[in-house]
Amino acid sequence: MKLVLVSAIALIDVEGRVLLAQRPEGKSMAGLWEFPGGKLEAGETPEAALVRELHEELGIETWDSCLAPLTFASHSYDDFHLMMPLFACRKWNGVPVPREGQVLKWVKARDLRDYPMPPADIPLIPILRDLL
Ligand SMILES: Nc1nc2c([nH]c(=O)n2[C@@H]2O[C@H](COP(=O)(O)OP(=O)(O)OP(=O)(O)O)[C@@H](O)[C@H]2O)c(=O)[nH]1
Repeated sequence: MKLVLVSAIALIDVEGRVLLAQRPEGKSMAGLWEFPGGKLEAGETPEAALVRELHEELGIETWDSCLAPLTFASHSYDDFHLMMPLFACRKWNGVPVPREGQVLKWVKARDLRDYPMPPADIPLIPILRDLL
């Protein structure tokens, strides 16, 4: 099966909340809540992809040195296998704004299970709850 590499971020604010983005109508898995991020472009590192995506999707600036490896998702969808490293980030410049039609929400760790997420993300929730 095709292996797809996606880099994702748990942005954590001073109150220990995590930023989730709701997938817009018209996309696969519309309405589900996910971690910001996306597919790597050719030649990109996972860290560089996140720095780029955070700027494109949320209008914030961060740096490789502010991205800490946290865990990963490995999940088979019908048409591809997703391999998704999840980084944690507590330091960035700017205020996240939805630049691509997403709805953004800062969510407390204990409330994460109230936000329906893609199946690949489900095993990540207890890891975040332990971290926060
Ligand atoms: N950013 C992100 N993607 C996720 C998460 N969980 C998960 O299964 N994915 C999947 O990883 C892929 C990310 O692709 P992308 O962000 O670059 O592009 P996209 O949503 O437009 O992709 P698509 O429309 O081709 O599905 C999607 O298939 C998405 O469903 C997550 O928490 N964050």
